[in-house]
Amino acid sequence: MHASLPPIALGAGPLTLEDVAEVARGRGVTLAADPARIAGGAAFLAGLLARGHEVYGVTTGYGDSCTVQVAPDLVPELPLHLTRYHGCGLGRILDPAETRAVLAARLNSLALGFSGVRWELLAALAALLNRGVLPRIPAEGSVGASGDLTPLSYVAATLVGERDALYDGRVLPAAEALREAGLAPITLFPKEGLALMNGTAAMTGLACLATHRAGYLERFATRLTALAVAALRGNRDHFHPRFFQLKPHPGTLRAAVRAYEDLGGAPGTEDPARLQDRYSVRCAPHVIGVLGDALAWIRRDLETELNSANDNPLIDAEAGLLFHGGHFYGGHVAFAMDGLKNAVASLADLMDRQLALLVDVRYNQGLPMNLSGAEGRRAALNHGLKAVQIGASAWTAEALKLTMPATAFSRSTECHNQDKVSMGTIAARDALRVLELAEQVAASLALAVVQALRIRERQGIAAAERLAPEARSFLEGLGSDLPFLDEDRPLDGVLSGLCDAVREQTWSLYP
Ligand SMILES: N[C@@H](Cc1ccc(O)cc1)C(=O)O
Repeated sequence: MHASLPPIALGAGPLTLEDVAEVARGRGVTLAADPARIAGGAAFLAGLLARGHEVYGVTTGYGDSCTVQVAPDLVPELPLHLTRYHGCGLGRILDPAETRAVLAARLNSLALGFSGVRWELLAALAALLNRGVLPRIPAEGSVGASGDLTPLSYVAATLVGERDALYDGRVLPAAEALREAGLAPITLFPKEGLALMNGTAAMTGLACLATHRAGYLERFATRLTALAVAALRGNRDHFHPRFFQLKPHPGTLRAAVRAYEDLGGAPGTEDPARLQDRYSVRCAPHVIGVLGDALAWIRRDLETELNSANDNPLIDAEAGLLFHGGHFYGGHVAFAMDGLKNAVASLADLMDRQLALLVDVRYNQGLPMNLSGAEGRRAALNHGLKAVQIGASAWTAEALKLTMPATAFSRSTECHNQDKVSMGTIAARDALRVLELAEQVAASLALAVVQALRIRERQGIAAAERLAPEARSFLEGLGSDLPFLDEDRPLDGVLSGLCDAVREQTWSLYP
């Protein structure tokens, strides 16, 4: 479906997180950079070389080996050495969406025209996306500060027809995948291996996807909070907009207003069981709001990174300048992802606590044990959501365990040339894993609130009537595929279906 939508233009103006998410989902790209400007950059670099200028990584060895001169007749061979000796990545292979996000991030940066690469290289990268030839990129092996050298070497390898690529659902030697897709391998020009690899595209691509997912989870958790309040006979007034104007963090205020409006159903149905609810209910906007507000600065920093020249060396052909420096340093992405994973894990914890209230007869205000719908003699046999709640505790613990900041683990490497590094790629991978776990907790809570509200209906308590029409129709949509849980049954399929629905952002929430 996404492949049939108009392509996203790269190189014309700033790309957004949403653009990257769209490309990740299969949307094509078109190169909207100025061809003359790109050609001018490549020509400027070629001119420097022709005049015998020393350019790092072009006439010298790489990294700490920048003091080693490469003889002019060997210079053309240098890029392939770079791509090949970095072919040492390990770990899981990035999935197709992640790979597409990485490609989009690298292409967008190179299309700015400060890396001195040819149009042909940009076109070859765009063709990988548009024809669906996806490098098989191992997730591990980047310190995130010399660019994502090792992961991105797999992008370069596919372009030159080496290593493996995914094409048409099959893993093929890259040369074969290119051929089947009607593409030819390219020969890298002197700076082009470095330009492809010496940047933050792996962490940035992954971070864009994580942030896009987190934005949806923020809204999903808000809606589930409103449903949990209805099910637990909680207080709508905890979320009163006037009250939140007194402490107006924008993300908190937004979450509170949303939950308040969701609970604006039929008048007279409000029936709070306690004067004040427990913190996982009463302070839900305060927890969700931390993520909501973090998303604003995370977006700012990620989009700046995404639309930056994060390579070394860089050129400004129009001004006739060559710069050597450290723009491959992914510190902003690292800090953003360390922050995101903390805020998302805290959200998982919030949802886990709400679930704990719902299943426990000491706190659920008259709902049955473990929300089992079995009645009479059969109630003794059935255990409802007991195991689901245990699972949610495990997923929450695992998410919380992953919040250790990757940023704090900088270590000197590569003969102390890279003696301070960001670890941003690790942080971005952590963030994605924390999101996966948090989505599992959200799926469990979703199942629980649907079950609880159905039981309330059977009890003759007008809990769902407390919901405003939009929240009510969300509840109906959510429940349409969920069984009523009276007799015990395996729920893994139901939960993974819910996780997929969350990841696909199935419901439109607070447009
Ligand atoms: N990122 C390094 C380049 C580098 C490339 C390859 C390496 O193996 C190591 C370092 C720089 O620009 O200084």
